[in-house]
Amino acid sequence: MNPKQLVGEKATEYIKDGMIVGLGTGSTAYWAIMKIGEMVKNGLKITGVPTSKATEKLALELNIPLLDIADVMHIDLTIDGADEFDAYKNLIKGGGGALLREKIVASISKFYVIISDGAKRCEVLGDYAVPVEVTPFALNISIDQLEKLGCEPKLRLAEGKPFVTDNQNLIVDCKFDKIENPLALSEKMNAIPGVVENGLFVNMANLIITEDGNGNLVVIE
Ligand SMILES: O=C[C@H](O)[C@H](O)[C@H](O)COP(=O)(O)O
Repeated sequence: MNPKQLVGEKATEYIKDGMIVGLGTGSTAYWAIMKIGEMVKNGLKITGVPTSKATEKLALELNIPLLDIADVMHIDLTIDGADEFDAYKNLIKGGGGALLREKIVASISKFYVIISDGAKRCEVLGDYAVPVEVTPFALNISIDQLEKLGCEPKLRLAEGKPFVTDNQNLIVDCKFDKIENPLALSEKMNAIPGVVENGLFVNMANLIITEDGNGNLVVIE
């Protein structure tokens, strides 16, 4: 079994009948959602809350009943991927541009499970550029201010044009060296007018389900 499928399917074991379940975005969350679709087909009663339009589309194809994020105040369990994580469950997310909805969903989740192949594990965050969602109006100001925090900011492009998020914003990928204090950096980035949210997820994950590269699951609690 491929590592993403292994961790994705394992996470679905935490789902119980009647739960409201946050559905993450990306190629790892895909496997959890596929499994949830199968479980729903076999009688599981849950309601999903998608973290992106892409996930919403997939969940609808699988007949998973959905609630709009605007109508939810509380989520029992969310399963989502990550782009980088450390032993303290600090994360970088947003490689697929879904970080804003993902962070909102995570913030109201009672239990937040991250699924990731072992290759994304690091000692200290920073190999992956931190995605930052910015309002188009303040793009240049945001880039300038982000650079002053010590990173190399780059506007994300897709097919030669600025990548536009589900919320009609833009993404600036900020490459730092080692991020020794992700909480402080996250606060500094979000204090910049024009920054909507950043991809550092600190003190949010309850559990990381990963693997050792040889097909064995590893759980970080
Ligand atoms: O915006 C995208 C999300 O944060 C994803 O969960 C993250 O990029 C990991 O995606 P993948 O599982 O495809 O590596």
